[in-house]
Amino acid sequence: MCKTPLHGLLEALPKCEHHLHLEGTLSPELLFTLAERNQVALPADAAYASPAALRARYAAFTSLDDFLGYYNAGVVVLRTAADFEELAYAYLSRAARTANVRHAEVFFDPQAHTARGVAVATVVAGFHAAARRAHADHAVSALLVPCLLRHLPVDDAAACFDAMLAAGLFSPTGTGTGTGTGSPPLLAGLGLCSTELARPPSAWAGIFAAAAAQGIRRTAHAGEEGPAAYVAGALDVLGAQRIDHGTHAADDLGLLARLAAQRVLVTACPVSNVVLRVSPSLEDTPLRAYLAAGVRFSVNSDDPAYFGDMYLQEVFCAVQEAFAFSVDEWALIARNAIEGSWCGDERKRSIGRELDKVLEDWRARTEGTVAAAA
Ligand code: HPA
Ligand SMILES: [Zn+2]
Repeated sequence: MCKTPLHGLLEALPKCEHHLHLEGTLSPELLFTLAERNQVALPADAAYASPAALRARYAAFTSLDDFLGYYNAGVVVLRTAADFEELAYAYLSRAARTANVRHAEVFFDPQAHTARGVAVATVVAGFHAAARRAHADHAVSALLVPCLLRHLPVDDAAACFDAMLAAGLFSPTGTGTGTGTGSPPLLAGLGLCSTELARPPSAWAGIFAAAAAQGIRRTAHAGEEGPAAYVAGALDVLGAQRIDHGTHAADDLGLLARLAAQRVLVTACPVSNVVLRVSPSLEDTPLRAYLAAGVRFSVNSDDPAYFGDMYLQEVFCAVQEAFAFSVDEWALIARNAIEGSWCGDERKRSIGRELDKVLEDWRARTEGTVAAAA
């Protein structure tokens, strides 16, 4: 629990999370459990001596690539649909219970699994089972988005995209509310992630153009370690409708004006940026610059099991301790997150009504407190 006066409001806000990697919710404890269950050998490295040793190593990441080395080493313990279901249900139920997450759009790395003989359909089946249960138990909706991997050859990404398309795994735009009730187990869009420096977006332009031609929504990690020019490239050559991270976009005021004018949602991950040394401190992440420029953004946790178990509620509290946003600023952030979601309009309206109610109750309660004190 944070010490800010708005803590109660921050807990109650209905939230939409758009930047959360399913594989980034694998705790050291579950990693060891699944390694044993699935007979997977862990690296012969002192960091893997125990879950506690691994946790200690995670507390000392020096860069995105340093983190990705551990993240990619952890992925290999995930083998069965039941593994993905366990991971996804644990995340969705925790997000709903502890942060009032009402809608989650979850990334996964298909190439990291197919390279080991685990089919995309296995991940999709596990996720869909988890989404159905989480919706029944916690009324949270969930969508799944595959991210192509920049550290692998572009041909590998193209083959992966073609295979997902041929298998009919992508939802036509605008369908699938993510409620898990009767909605088909389909993918809600296409993303791009992994190492960024020296990998400008242009190499993936052909794949993203093919996705656009199929009416598939597009998003891309850009401007995390890479420069503002990579964010512009993601818009120009990938036709990205969202920008994941976007941190270095703030180095270019013209680009911020463009993001605002085009109403592009930036899925900010401020705690991740500090842990991976993209930003020296939370105060240095560009959330105030986005607000000043009118850039719409959501606040997200990215890979919480690798970043000190900072799930969405903890991230909101840390952001508030750093920025002391007003009620009106949080209302705007929460509303932009709802409007920028890829669930259907009906679902957005429903979460929007919950937001109205939470704000109304909060204002009535705090005005009452002020009146009583006067
Ligand atoms: O923050 C990230 N950036 C790039 N790739 C990733 N894959 C998981 N998390 C990340
Ligand atoms: Zn990410």
